[in-house]
Amino acid sequence: MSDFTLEDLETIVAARSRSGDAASYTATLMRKGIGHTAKKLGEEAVETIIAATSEDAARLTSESADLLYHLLVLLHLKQVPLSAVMAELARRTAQTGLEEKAGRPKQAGD
Ligand SMILES: N=c1c2ncn([C@@H]3O[C@H](COP(=O)(O)OP(=O)(O)OP(=O)(O)O)[C@@H](O)[C@H]3O)c2ncn1[C@@H]1O[C@H](COP(=O)(O)O)[C@@H](O)[C@H]1O
Repeated sequence: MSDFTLEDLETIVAARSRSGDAASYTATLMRKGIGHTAKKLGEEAVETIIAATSEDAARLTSESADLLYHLLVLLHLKQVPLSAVMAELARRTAQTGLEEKAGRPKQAGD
């Protein structure tokens, strides 16, 4: 079992995004911006769904890793620290998922 954490990956993403290294995929996403990275995140989400519904556990593991990496890059681009997301998840542990949903502000389309 690895002790590598999402916080470790967030640190790598921050360093590689600053590197400007032509060989860095992270730096490429930074250059292409929020719209492109958000689209990639959506593609990885779809690939994760396909893996979950019609492929094996190894594919689901791989696609989930792609999904989490792209989410961290998008959060970095939007200057939202992973700690803010973790704090939100921690806040939600005080209630059930359905209670949390009932307390959300109404969104268009709800
Ligand atoms: N965890 C990841 C990671 N997961 C997925 N990917 C990349 O995400 C891409 C997703 O796959 P696709 O098939 O959609 O990619 P693609 O076809 O090359 O992309 P497009 O041309 O369609 O944009 C691949 O290029 C993967 O290599 C990642 N790239 C980087 N990391 C981490 O970030 C670190 C720094 O990477 P660089 O910034 O590349 O140095 C690495 O050491 C890793 O720790």
